[in-house]
Amino acid sequence: MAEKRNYGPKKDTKRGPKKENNGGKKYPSKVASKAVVKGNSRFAKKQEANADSKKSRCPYFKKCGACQMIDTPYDKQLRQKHAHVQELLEPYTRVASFVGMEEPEHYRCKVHAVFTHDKKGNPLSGIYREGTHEVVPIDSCLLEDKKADAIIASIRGMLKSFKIKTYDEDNGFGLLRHVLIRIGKHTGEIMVVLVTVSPIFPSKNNFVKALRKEHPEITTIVQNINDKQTSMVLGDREKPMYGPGFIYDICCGMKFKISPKSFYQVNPIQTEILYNTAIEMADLKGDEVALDCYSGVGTIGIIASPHVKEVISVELNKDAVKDAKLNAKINEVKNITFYENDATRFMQQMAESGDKVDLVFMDPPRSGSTPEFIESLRILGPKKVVYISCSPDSLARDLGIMTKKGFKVEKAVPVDMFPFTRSIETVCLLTKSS
Ligand SMILES: C[S@@+](CC[C@H](N)C(=O)[O-])C[C@H]1O[C@@H](n2cnc3c(N)ncnc32)[C@H](O)[C@@H]1O
Repeated sequence: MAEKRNYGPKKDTKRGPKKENNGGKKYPSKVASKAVVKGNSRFAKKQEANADSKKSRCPYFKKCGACQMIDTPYDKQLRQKHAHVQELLEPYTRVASFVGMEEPEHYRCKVHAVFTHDKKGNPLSGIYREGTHEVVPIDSCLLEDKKADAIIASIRGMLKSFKIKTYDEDNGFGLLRHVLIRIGKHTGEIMVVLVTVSPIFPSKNNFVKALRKEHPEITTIVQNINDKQTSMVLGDREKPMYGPGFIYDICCGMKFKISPKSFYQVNPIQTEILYNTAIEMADLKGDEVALDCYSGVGTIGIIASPHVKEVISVELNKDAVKDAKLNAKINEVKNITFYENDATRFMQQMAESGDKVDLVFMDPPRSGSTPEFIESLRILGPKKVVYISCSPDSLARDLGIMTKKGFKVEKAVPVDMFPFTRSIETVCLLTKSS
């Protein structure tokens, strides 16, 4: 491992990172330009108008509402999304063509089903109707991995014979709340997470045996206990019921551990394209010190590590950092160091210490980064920044701030990580003149 720097004691990292987290709300409203707001609502309205006008090929479309573009031909989806991101990034750069998928259905390797029941007590599973707690029962989804849907259907079918009741949000009775499936596309490993209200799981061993008999491809089953009145799917406690309690997957030739709570991109085919695009954009020479901010389970830093001198990674989620350290070990990566910290605080500490880096990868959550992070970025003075964004609105807002601080947007490449939905992932290269 590379030499560890002292960016504040660990307990510091726990003190109030939430205040600095989620920069979205902290931005002065004038930073989000009118063009951003207008462009977004026009795009959404167009999708809603399309949706109302005809019968959908998805039987759940009207109730579910998650795939706003399910009935739009794929090439048209890409053109419409391109036009949208181009409109938002117009002041900064010309956006390259969208990198789409050859087979855009059933790409989701992370599938979540809410469990409930009908008036007669028959188990149902599906997804929440957008913005509500009403469950739309779903048997199979055009976006989800088919094997994951089949496992969820089997679990639903087994509940009555095992006398397992689904949880009732209104009266608090019942056991099973959610099922989460994660699939390692390249390893074939499958993790089933059963989210229950109580730690007691009746006939646990027989349930596991019966499920594995129907799906011998399952490599691990985990019970997660969530007894809180919360919209969060997973609780804090976990008990492996079968297997190691995690899976591995391979991405860009590196092996990654995926635990129930780790962030790992849901579309593995496009993830490889996304990361390769980011690393190619960085045009690495081998002597750089790279900073990987919002690093999750360490994916981008670990994949970039053979191409640079040193990687420093920062991530807020402690489970993800734990997995990231293990991922570096599995892949025998020795030139990377991981920090559990709020990215903004970490950047400020680096800037105050007078440190310099050559390159920054930043892959923030949907809300984007913060003005304080960007100010510290200016002080750190990397020659290049590769910004990976899953929200063109927060990206446009952040680029607005970054260009005012002397960064120039050189390129933007959108990669379609979420076909049939409005979501847009974009990789941008920014440079800074000395
Ligand atoms: C879009 S994900 C990117 C993860 C990783 N780069 C990848 O591609 O798998 C954003 C990550 O930022 C982390 N995160 C959210 N807020 C953060 C903050 N304030 N500081 C550091 N990390 C944060 C999340 O836990 C999540 O792992």
